[in-house]
Amino acid sequence: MNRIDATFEQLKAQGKTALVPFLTIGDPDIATSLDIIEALEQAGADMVELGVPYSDPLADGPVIQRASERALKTRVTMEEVVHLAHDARERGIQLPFILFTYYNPVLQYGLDRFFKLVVDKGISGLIIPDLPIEEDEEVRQMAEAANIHLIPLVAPTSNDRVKRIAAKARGFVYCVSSLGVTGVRADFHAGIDEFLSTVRSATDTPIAVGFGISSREQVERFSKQADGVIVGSAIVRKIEEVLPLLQSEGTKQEGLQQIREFVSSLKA
Ligand SMILES: O=P(O)(O)OC[C@@H](O)[C@@H](O)c1c[nH]c2ccccc12
Repeated sequence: MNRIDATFEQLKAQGKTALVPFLTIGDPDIATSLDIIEALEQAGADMVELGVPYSDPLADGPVIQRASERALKTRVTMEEVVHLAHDARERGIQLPFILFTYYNPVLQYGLDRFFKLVVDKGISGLIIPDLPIEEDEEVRQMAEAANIHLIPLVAPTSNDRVKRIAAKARGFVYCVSSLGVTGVRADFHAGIDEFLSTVRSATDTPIAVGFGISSREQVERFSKQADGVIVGSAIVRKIEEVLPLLQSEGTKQEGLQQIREFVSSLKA
């Protein structure tokens, strides 16, 4: 069984909602990213999106754009991100890993070569935000052959497409809470509740909400309608805040502790 499915089943039996952080891998370096992933698990994360840094993150707000720039300075490659997942599994981290990459780096790497790279590395899910459903059949088949769920995104504007996207979804349906780019928000798309009900009625696959979520109140709000909540920018911003602590041996643990405290404050 795929770890994502097992995790949602477990949480559902406990009446809990999955907390799914996103982080940009290699920010500030690969070794620290591994420590942060461990801290996320200790703080109660249920799965994690491993962001492959990209030079043209069109759907990202300033926080994640800055994180990508910092990571690209250390020239993080797709291979290093995938090997990090494998190393994290070796270190005993149990979280389901969701590889998060824009489509271009996958195409540059080559589809066949990419799926040969990611298979059997402990990766359970794949999110490619700019791969439209109209073009995703080949990627979906190659992912399923590698026992990796291709997780689709649906936005509040996707209305008639929601049913088609949700019907083929594996792992979970990523429901985008607002239009625009990633980043902490005070409020969400006006019709978000109806939108989530529409997605819910279109599939038995779990649904998770992301974009703009940064507080326990917002997590609780979405826990009523979704099986998971995704938090990226708020966590990446916390990583950015504690970078000076993370980057010197003597204060690294203090930096990791501050990340743990922020993430556990989100757990409803
Ligand atoms: O950062 P936010 O507002 O918490 O949203 C999650 C988001 O970071 C993560 O899922 C993500 C990072 N980059 C993306 C690009 C498109 C869609 C989603 C993403």
